[in-house]
Amino acid sequence: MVTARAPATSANLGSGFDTFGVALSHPADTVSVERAAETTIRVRGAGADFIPTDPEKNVVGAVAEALDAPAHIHIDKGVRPSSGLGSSAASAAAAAVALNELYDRGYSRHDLVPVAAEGEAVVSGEAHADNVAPALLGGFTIVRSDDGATSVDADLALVACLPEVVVSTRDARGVVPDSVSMTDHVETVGNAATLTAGMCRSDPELVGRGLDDPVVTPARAKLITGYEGVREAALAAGATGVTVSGAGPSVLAVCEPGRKRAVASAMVEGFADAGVGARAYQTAVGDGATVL
Ligand SMILES: Nc1ncnc2c1ncn2[C@@H]1O[C@H](COP(=O)(O)OP(=O)(O)O)[C@@H](O)[C@H]1O
Ligand SMILES: N[C@@H](CCOP(=O)(O)O)C(=O)O
Repeated sequence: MVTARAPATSANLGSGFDTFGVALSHPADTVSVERAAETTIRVRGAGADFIPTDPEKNVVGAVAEALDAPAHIHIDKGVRPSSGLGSSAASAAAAAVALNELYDRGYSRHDLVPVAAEGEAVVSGEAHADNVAPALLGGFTIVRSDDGATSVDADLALVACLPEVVVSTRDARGVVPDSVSMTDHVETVGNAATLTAGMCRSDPELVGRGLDDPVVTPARAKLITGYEGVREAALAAGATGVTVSGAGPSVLAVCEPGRKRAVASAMVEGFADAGVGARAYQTAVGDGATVL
């Protein structure tokens, strides 16, 4: 048996829709695999009751198919599904690493990015790699459709606040505008470049400014009850920037390390003021998938 751990991730980071992502130090999924004639799947942990065990519908089944690596696959969910924290990607990345090891395929983590993205296609309809890239490579990642992923190490404190509501990635992709104005394009490029510089310098002020986004985030914020209040509360508690994590409903804040607890409490209270229960992960930019 081989077991691998892959982290939760926060994709888009405001200005980098379908492009930017960060690995989180926690939470994470673990996936254990044993050789088998045909793939079977068992799931336990966060949201297990809402995750299919049919290999045709679970992301790890698509990964096993892509690697021609049938296995008995046991998923221990640490990342709640439909959370905006890369739940499906965490399973896909952990399965890819574990099956690569089990069958001694010899693929690099970069080689496994498109493999794990095939898993994402099962649940969201598109093989977007902006969650699986940081889940596999760690750090801050930039993906482009034709030349893989670039990873940058960053030392940055983060708070991910997960409300007790569900927003599916597939639904949230449906509210993304089809086009942008030149004004919004120029602002987005400026924000994305600022965020990237901030990640390279591990500078929470620059990253915070780079989270601003005039295009996708406003459309998706409408799907998250209490978002504006939570954002204002986080900024008042010392966050340097706030955005929707992935497709939501989680809300991501960047801050100085010493402000994580205050920002986390403020975000939970912000959701409570809107009548929504929530929990906050005091986390940070983390490493990618590992064999345990
Ligand atoms: N191994 C898996 N882990 C989590 N979700 C999975 C998995 N396999 C399939 N799914 C399905 O994917 C959806 C969750 O994925 P997604 O909406 O992308 O959540 P998140 O925003 O947390 O990534 C759910 O409908 C779930 O049933
Ligand atoms: N770029 C994707 C990212 C989805 O992230 P998830 O954590 O919600 O799965 C999108 O915004 O649709």
